[in-house]
Amino acid sequence: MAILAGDERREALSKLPDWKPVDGRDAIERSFQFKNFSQAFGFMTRVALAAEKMDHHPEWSNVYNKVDILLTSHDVKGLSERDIKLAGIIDRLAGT
Ligand SMILES: C[C@H](O)[C@H](O)[C@H]1CNC2=NC(N)=NC(=O)C2=N1
Repeated sequence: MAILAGDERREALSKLPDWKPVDGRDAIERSFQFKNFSQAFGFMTRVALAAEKMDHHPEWSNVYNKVDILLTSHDVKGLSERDIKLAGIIDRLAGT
């Protein structure tokens, strides 16, 4: 899988308006806030299962009801189709 570039990249990111570029890294990130820890961790559990299924994993952190997620492809050292796919799955799992 190669790094996403050019029109393909712009097209893909246009469908992920809540994901923002990351300073200093070829990556995208999004923050989520839930009602409580239980909701946040349930979301993380569902994302973890989806990530494991596609063998593509987020860089993420959780503080109580907040989850911050960064997506990049370590093997190609940049943003790839896998990150776009996982971002779409994450948005659906978050109900957004
Ligand atoms: C061995 C395993 O398949 C690889 O390390 C996978 C695991 N999950 C991954 N996740 C991400 N974000 N990038 C990778 O390159 C990657 N590689």
